[in-house]
Amino acid sequence: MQQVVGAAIVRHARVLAARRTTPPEAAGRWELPGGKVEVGETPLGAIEREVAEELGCDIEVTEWLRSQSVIGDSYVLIVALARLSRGEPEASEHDELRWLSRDELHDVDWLEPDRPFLAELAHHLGQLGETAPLLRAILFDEDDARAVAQRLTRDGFEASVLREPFQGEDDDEDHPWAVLTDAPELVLEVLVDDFDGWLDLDEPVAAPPGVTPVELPTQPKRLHRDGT
Ligand SMILES: Nc1nc2c([nH]c(=O)n2[C@H]2C[C@H](O)[C@@H](COP(=O)(O)OP(=O)(O)OP(=O)(O)O)O2)c(=O)[nH]1
Repeated sequence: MQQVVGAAIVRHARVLAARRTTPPEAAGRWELPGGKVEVGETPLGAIEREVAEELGCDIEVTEWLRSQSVIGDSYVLIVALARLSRGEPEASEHDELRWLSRDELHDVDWLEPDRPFLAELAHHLGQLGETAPLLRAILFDEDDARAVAQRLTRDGFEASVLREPFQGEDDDEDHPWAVLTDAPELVLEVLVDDFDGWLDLDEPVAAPPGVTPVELPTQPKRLHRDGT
């Protein structure tokens, strides 16, 4: 049997699902990005290649899920857990991408062969959700936000930059930048001090990056480490 590899790309305790456009019987249904392992290729090589081709980004595979699933008569699907190592996924062959939390895993119409992986994925996302609450640092400058995110990822944390509209504002001129990360508060506190930003501690982060605008404080809340 020929192998098909799928990538369960996880960020902030959410997994990336992609909606197929072909063939007609699979169009509109959801899968993990990936494809067939070619002759002379390893599953790892194949998944890195397919993700780069389909999403324009690079991944780092952290482990392979234990389940396997048969596709028709001649293929078997295996799935790699992975995280992004370069770039932001952009659909070129799919018509929609979604970052699904553990609770949303069953909200999309997965291709049949993907369903056996959902329990294992849910378990993995659940563990991440418990150990990695997300914090949000707010910065007024894009370069600062990117520098903060870069330092965090260099130190092994997940971090993504997003533009945060203030509620009710149309004009995006003055929107601040947010860095969403699983780094501990102390680490982030030092960084926002360095870059003249602040930590948004009021709201738990429930939304995936870029999907739902969040309400932000109108005044910077500075943290004073000396307790003043
Ligand atoms: N990529 C991917 N394919 C899946 C998944 N689940 C599933 O049943 N499949 C099926 C759909 C296809 O019949 C087959 C993989 O085909 P593909 O079209 O993605 O592979 P490919 O990129 O190598 O395509 P091609 O060059 O052969 O056209 O496996 C999944 O999660 N990801």
